[in-house]
Amino acid sequence: MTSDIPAPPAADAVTCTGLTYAFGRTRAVDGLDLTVREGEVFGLLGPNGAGKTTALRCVTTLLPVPAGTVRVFGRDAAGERMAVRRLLGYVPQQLSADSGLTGRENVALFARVFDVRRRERAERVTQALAAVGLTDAADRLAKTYSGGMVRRLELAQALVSAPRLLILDEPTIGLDPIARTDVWDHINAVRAATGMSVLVTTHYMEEADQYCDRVGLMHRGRVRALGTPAELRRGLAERRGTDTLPTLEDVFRDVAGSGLQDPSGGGFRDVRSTRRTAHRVG
Ligand SMILES: Nc1ncnc2c1ncn2[C@@H]1O[C@H](COP(=O)(O)OP(=O)(O)OP(=O)(O)O)[C@@H](O)[C@H]1O
Repeated sequence: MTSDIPAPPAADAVTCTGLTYAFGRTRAVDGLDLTVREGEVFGLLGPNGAGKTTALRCVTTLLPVPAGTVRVFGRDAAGERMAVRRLLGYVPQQLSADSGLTGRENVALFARVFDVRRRERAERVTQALAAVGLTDAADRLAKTYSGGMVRRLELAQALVSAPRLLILDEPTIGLDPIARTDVWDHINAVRAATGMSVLVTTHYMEEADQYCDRVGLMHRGRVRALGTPAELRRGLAERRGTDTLPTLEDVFRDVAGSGLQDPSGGGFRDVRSTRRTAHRVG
């Protein structure tokens, strides 16, 4: 017998509605509306201080949701924190690998923390290391790794729990172009194999253009423009009445206007982030 009752719509990977988060009098996130569709790579772009990291932390449940709602595959980040945590892997900006442990030991630690079943752990750790191209270096101390290898190790740590959603905060900042491409190639290989959704922040506009299905341009706590990179670039060309396709960086400047020169807002590649990363991988 067939049923006429339609299947319930599949939940989006992330839905933020009116998300607001303040540090004292600073509204880091100010009424953020955002949807990450299942299976897509969504890039949250913006200058330093736009509120990207704070928004990501609310989605990961590391920060509470004081106002608005955040859902991950339909689960409420405020009311179902553990259920949300089980669905995602998170690579923060700060160093999350221990330089005194081997690559394998680092990933095994995350497997324990994320409750990967004991009998599956060894194999899952091996698979996660293979997925990021670290099989040969797995038993070396992480302090012997290059910056790109450390980033891939952190990726393996986040992947070991087989997340449906991978959240990356500036995954390639401070890396050379080859190491950056390498990180993205590994992310995309895992996506192709698993259908995992990805929410990423980056300052690199050309990287967002190349790797993100859709981007949200965030400025002062809110998404100010949203679409595929091509849509946003074509939209600006039409507004300017020109045939020359502008870059995503041009679109951002158009959206954010003079705010980008605001000393409290910083620039696209503010040295602060680069320094933070240099310290992280040093
Ligand atoms: N722990 C904190 N205490 C006080 N203010 C904070 C804290 N964390 C962030 N802020 C402020 O909140 C605002 C948003 O910061 P956030 O780190 O979310 O921005 P971002 O877009 O991720 O910037 P970046 O690109 O530099 O990482 C900034 O004004 C920042 O100074």
